[in-house]
Amino acid sequence: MTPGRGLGGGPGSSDDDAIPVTVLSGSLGAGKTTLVNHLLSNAGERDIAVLVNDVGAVNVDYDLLSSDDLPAVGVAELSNGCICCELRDDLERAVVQLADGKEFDHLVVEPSGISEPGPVARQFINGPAAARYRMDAVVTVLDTPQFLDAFAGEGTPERRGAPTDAAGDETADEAARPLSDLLVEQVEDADVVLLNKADLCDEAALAEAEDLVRALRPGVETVRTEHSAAPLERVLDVDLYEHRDDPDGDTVGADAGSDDQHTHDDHGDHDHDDRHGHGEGHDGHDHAHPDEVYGVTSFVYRERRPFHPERLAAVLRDLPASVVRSKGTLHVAGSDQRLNYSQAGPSVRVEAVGPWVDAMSEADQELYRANRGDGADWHDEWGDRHTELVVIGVDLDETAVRARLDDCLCTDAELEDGTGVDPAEWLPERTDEEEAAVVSLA
Ligand SMILES: Nc1nc2c(ncn2[C@@H]2O[C@H](COP(=O)(O)OP(=O)(O)OP(=O)(O)O)[C@@H](O)[C@H]2O)c(=O)[nH]1
Repeated sequence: MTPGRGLGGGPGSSDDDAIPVTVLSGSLGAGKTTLVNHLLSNAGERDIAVLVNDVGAVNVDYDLLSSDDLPAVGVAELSNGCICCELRDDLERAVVQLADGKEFDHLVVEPSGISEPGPVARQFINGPAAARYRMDAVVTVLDTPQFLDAFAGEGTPERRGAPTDAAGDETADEAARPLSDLLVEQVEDADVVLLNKADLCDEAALAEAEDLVRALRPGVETVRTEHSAAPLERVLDVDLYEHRDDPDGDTVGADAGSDDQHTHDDHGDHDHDDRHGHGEGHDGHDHAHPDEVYGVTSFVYRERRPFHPERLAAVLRDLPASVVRSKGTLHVAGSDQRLNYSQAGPSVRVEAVGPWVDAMSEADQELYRANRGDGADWHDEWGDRHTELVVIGVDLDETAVRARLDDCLCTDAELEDGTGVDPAEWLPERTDEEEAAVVSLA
């Protein structure tokens, strides 16, 4: 059993000054960053610090969260790895540094969508971070329609596991596991589950999703949300992590509670290898990382040349199913707007978030630079205009996806003569400075 705060004698902090930690969880594109934005925008008296960990080499979530409009007291980023595995030491360092550097009263950790939340949470129970922090809750954000697609009609959702051969043994391709296994895991490890994207579900679907969630995690708190807009008191300072009932009915620390269910070892670490059939436990650091286990890969697409609006819209509406998630910044011909792009499964959103600096008047550019410093990445021809996309998928054909995006770039002739297309036909225009404009492409 892993002792947590208040369980007597454990390494977890018992200091009332310990900073509560909310570990978020949820599939790629479920709405975690939307939740962090919501928490920051409605923080009131709370001073919230955020730690973000993204899948790709570029931390899009960090960029979104570092916006000057959001009152995060501190934002730290860890990219291109998994904070439950290879970036574990980095996480410890980052959270201790955060605690040293700033005054804040709550830490929200947003691991990547392919992280298992249990091992991340346990780093605040064991290890150096435990002296400064205490786990408040694991909050899992569900893309409810996706969750229903994966499990509706099943009694209790189950892990499907690695492919097996005729004899029922795991095949050589044991590393490949369906992402639905991770969904099960993320619900099982949750203290609070947000049934997000409720706007895309009817009442019966939401009720079914609640039943499925409770089958996986009896007694878990559930909250139906649209755009992750949960009441803050249901998510922060809930102190649910340590008062989870274990399957035998004893009220004990969450780690102890889930030991029985999840084959945790004596150190409270989540032995996700055993579950995945990969041998070594988590503490050994030599387990398979979630990206390997679930066959998830990613790449970053960078370009200065603008996209042709119509060709790009056609490609984004028809991405191959292997692209699970893509997001980032788009530079589209004919628009002076910096466009945030976000695709999760079948849904594609483009949001205008304000003009490129390059599109501003000289005077505004100077003012902008005086306030925010010189843009480090200024291009002679394109200024700050650029495309930077993270593309995440399973069995992803990077070359093919890159080629499709390349085909959308404007030709020299189109740059010279214009595209002949009114971008307003599909691009959002931001008219009100306060409000971002959004279009859904699919
Ligand atoms: N229709 C609908 N869209 C939503 C809702 N919540 C979030 N979205 C959209 O879903 C997309 C993904 O949301 P994010 O908050 O970036 O998801 P995430 O979980 O942080 O994604 P990763 O960090 O990549 O795993 C964005 O385009 C959101 O605007 C919702 O309740 N309804």
